[in-house]
Amino acid sequence: MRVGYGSAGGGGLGPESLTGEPVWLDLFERWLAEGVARAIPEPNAMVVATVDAAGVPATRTVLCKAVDDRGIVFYTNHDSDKGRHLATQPVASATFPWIAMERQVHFRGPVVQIERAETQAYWASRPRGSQLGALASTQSHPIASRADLEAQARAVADRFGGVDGDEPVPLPDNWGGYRIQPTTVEFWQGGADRLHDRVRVVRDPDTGVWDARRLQP
Ligand SMILES: Cc1cc2nc3c(=O)[nH]c(=O)nc-3n(C[C@H](O)[C@H](O)[C@H](O)COP(=O)(O)O)c2cc1C
Ligand SMILES: Cc1ncc(COP(=O)(O)O)c(C=O)c1O
Repeated sequence: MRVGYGSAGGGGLGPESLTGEPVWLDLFERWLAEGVARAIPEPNAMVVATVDAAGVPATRTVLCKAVDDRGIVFYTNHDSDKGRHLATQPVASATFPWIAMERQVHFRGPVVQIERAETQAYWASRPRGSQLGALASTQSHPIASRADLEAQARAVADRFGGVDGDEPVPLPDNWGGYRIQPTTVEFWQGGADRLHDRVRVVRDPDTGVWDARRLQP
């Protein structure tokens, strides 16, 4: 398995590619929009790393559901492994592995829970099946069998008038959004002979000013 890069029509990535405020936002939104336009699978999927109380990292894929100058948002169960990690170590790294575009973007920074009203608005936009699924699953906790999980799902659906009912499914207390507030964002574009373009932007914690540097590949 050996694939060369630099032929995807990207190119031209350098510190000067980053414009606007905060400097990472415009380019990130442009690359994400390109992923959507090219119909790559799940362009908003990102691999999020958290660390447990002992400092051991864990990764998993989640969907990025909002991006703005404050950072990137995903939704999950607060009692999941990642939720428990974030309760004690509120930091994360997230990678968008846009391999079909020969690109990736990394974010690193502190993590906060988003406003409850924002979670509520997102919850209301989710399909009923996803709402019921969230209620039915005590995420990251063991269960004896698939049959038990399906029984839990049926019991939850019955509580709210059935899968196809119209009784509203309430937002569970243990489900909500997290925002990664980036202090470092790195853009990577594949190049020929492994001479890729990398630009890392770092936010000065005192001044809030972003500094963009080219890194060796
Ligand atoms: C493409 C994809 C998207 C996913 N999106 C989410 C998501 O947005 N939120 C979520 O809680 N889990 C999502 N998952 C499931 C997670 O990867 C993970 O299995 C789950 O959140 C439990 O992780 P944890 O035990 O590390 O907390 C997704 C999985 C895949 C493969
Ligand atoms: C367990 C879980 N929660 C939340 C999500 C986010 O998806 P949705 O678009 O339903 O909010 C996913 C997506 O795969 C998921 O698997």
